[in-house]
Amino acid sequence: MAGVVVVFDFDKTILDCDSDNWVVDELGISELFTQFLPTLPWNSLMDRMMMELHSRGKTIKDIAECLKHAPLNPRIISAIKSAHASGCDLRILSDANAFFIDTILKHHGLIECFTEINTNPSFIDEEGWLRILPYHDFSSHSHGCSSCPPNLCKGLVMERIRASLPAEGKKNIIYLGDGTADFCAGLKLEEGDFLMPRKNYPIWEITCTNRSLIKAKVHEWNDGEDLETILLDLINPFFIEEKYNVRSSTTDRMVLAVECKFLTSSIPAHEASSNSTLPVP
Ligand SMILES: Cc1ncc(C[n+]2csc(CCOP(=O)(O)O)c2C)c(N)n1
Ligand SMILES: [Mg+2]
Repeated sequence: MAGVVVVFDFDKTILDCDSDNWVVDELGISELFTQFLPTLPWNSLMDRMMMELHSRGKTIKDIAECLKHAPLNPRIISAIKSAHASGCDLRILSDANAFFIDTILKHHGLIECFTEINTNPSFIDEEGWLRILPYHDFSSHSHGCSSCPPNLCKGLVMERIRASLPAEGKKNIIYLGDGTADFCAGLKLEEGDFLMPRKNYPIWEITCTNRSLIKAKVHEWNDGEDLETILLDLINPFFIEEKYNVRSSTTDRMVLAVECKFLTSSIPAHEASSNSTLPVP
C-alpha cells in the first residue's frame, strides 16, 4: 500500500451538491425543512425530516432512488478509482450520514475503494423510518470545538485517523474538502501532508485568510477535472517511490511529480515489474 492516506469530505467534494438538501428538495419537503431549521441542529433536523418523509409514505427505496440521481462528476469517479488502484488508503470524513453515502458510493461502484467512512450513523427502524444519529453524542458532553457543529468535529476525527495509522513507515495525508469543518480537519495536517480546498468555497476563503495556520502544502481545485489532475499528480510520486523502492524528501517528491509521467513511460517493461531502484532526480 502506497504511503498515502486520502481523506475526502463527501458533500460538495465527492458529490457536487449537499446530499441532505438534494433529498429534501427532490422529495418535496424544502418548505418544512426551512421552517424547522431555526429550531433544531442540522443533524437532528435531518432525522426529523426522515420521519416526515416516512409519514408521507416515502419509502427507503424512494430515498435511495433519489440519491442515485444526485450529481457526481465522472472525473471524480475516475480519480477515486485511480487513487485506489495506486494503492492509496482512501477514507471519507463527512457530516452527511452513512445511508446516503453508502447508497451513492455503491451506485457508482466506489464503495470498495474506501477503507473507512467516518460520518453520522444511520439505521432503518422496524417501521422503515431512516434514523440519523450524531457522530458524537453531544447530549452527554461537548467536543469543545467552536467552529464545528455539535454532532461532528472533523478536527477531532482527523486526530483519530492519524492516531490509527501505523507508527512505522510514516504515511502522508491528503485532505479534500469544501466547508468550514474541513478547515478544522486541515488544521490537523502536518508538514508533508496536502490540503486541497475547493476554490471559492468556505474552506478556501478561511485558508486564504489563515494561511499561516496550515502546515500542509495547499493545492486549490475548482471542479472534478481539477480534482483528478491535482490529486493524481500528488499521489504519483509516492506510487513511483514505492514501486521502484526510491525514498525521497518532500522537495524531491515535487520534482518527481513533474518527472514521474516521463519515468513511467520510459521504463522498460521488464524493469517496471521488478523492484529496481531509480535515481531520485
Ligand atoms: C450555512 C450552513 N448551515 C448548515 C450547514 C449544515 N450542513 C449543510 S449540508 C451538511 C452536510 C455536510 O456534509 P459534508 O461534511 O460531507 O460536506 C451540513 C452539516 C452548513 N454546512 N452551512
Ligand atoms: Mg462538504
